[in-house]
Amino acid sequence: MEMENGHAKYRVAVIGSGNWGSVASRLIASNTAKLPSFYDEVRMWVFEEILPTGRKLSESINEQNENCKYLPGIKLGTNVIADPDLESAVKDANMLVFVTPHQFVEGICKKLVGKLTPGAEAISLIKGMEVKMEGPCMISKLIADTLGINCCVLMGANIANEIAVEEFSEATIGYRKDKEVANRWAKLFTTPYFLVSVAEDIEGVELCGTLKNIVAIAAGLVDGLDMGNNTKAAIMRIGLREMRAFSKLLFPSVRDNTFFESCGVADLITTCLGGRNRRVAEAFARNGGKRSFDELEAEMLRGQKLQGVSTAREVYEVLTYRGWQELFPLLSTVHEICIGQLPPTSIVEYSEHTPNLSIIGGHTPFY
Ligand SMILES: NC(=O)C1=CN([C@@H]2O[C@H](COP(=O)(O)OP(=O)(O)OC[C@H]3O[C@@H](n4cnc5c(N)ncnc54)[C@H](O)[C@@H]3O)[C@@H](O)[C@H]2O)C=CC1
Ligand SMILES: O=C(CO)COP(=O)(O)O
Repeated sequence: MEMENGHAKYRVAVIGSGNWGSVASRLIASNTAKLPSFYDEVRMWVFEEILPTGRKLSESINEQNENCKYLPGIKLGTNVIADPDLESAVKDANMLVFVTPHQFVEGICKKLVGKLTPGAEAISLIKGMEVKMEGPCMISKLIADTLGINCCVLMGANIANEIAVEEFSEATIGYRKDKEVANRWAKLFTTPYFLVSVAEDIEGVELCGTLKNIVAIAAGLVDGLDMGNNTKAAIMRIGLREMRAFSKLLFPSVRDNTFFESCGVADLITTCLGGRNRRVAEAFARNGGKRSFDELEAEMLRGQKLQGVSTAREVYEVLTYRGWQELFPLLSTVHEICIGQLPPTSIVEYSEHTPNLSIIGGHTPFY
C-alpha cells in the first residue's frame, strides 16, 4: 500500500473507455482531483482504434480531452489520461475499475495476470455474466478468480449520457464482506449528482444489472409492436419477478431488499424507458424480426455494444441445462425471439401460462 504522510494513498485505473467507461472516468477524476487520499491522475485503458480521420483514438482523447467516438462533446477532465497499453494503464494502480462490454472481460483479465500491484482492489461496472461448463459465472467472480483480487460491483439506474451532463442519478455498490472497501469505492464515486449506497449482497446487485437487460429487450419489443403502456408495465413487472426468482434460485442468499435499490427496480425502469437494449429491440420489432440484432446494433450504436442479447443467450443456456425454462417464460421467450425462433409478437403470447414461482424461496407466491 502506497503511503503519504502516514496515510494510505490510492491510484485509480479505469479499464474501458466506451460510453459508460468514459463517463465513469470523468466522474472518478472529478473526485480524485480533490480528495487527498487519491492520486489526481486517472489512467483510462483504451481499446485502440483508428478514427475515420486516421488518428488513433487514444491520441485524440489525450489531445482533445474528449472521447469523440463514445462520448462526443463532453470534456473528461485533464487528469484523465488515455493509455492504449493495458499493462501501462494499470501500473502502480491499486484501485481498478472494470467497465468494458462483458464479452471482452475474460481476455482482458488473462492479459493482466501477474501485472497488478499487490493488494489491488477491483470493482466491476459491467452488466453481464459468463456461462462456464460448471455453470453461470458472474463477472465480478471471473475478475476475482482470474486475478486473485477482491472485486465489488457498482450497478444502478445509470444511463451514461445522463450522468455525463450531471443529471441526478443513484447507484448501488454490492460487496461481500469488506464494508470498509465498499465505502472507499463509494467515496470515489459519490458526487452531488451521483448518490451511491452500499449493499452486502454482491450476487443480488450484480444479477439485477445483468438480467434487466433481457427485460429491456422485452420492453423494446412491446414498444416496437405499439402495444401501449399497460402492456409494457406488465412486461416489466413479470420481468422483475423473474429476475428475483432466477437470482434466488442461483444464489439463495440474495436479498429481497436489493430489488428496491437503484440496481433493482430503478435500473429496470430507466433501461426499459431509455436504454440502448430497448431502443434496438424496438427497431427489431418494427422490422418484424427481419433485420438481425447484430445488424441493428452496428447501424444504431456505431461501436457501442448491446449486452441484453448475449445475456439472454447465456441465461437460456442455464435455464435449459437446469430444466427451468417453464419457470421463466419471459427470459426464455426473449432469447427465442432474438435468435428468430419466435416472432416478436410472442413476447405477450407466452403469458397465457404464467408459471407458479411460489416454489422458489420464501412462503408468499411471487405473483
Ligand atoms: N452505456 C451506458 O449507459 C451504461 C453501460 N453499462 C455497462 O458498462 C459496460 C461497458 O459499457 P460501455 O462503456 O457503455 O461500452 P460501449 O457499449 O460503449 O462499448 C464500446 C466499448 O467496447 C470496446 N471494445 C470493442 N471491441 C473490443 C474488444 N475486442 N476488446 C475490448 N474492448 C472492446 C470499445 O473500445 C469501447 O470502449 C457494459 O457492461 C454496459 O452494460 C452500465 C451502465 C450504463
Ligand atoms: O445499464 C444501463 C442503464 O443503467 C444502460 O442500459 P443500455 O445498455 O440498455 O443502454
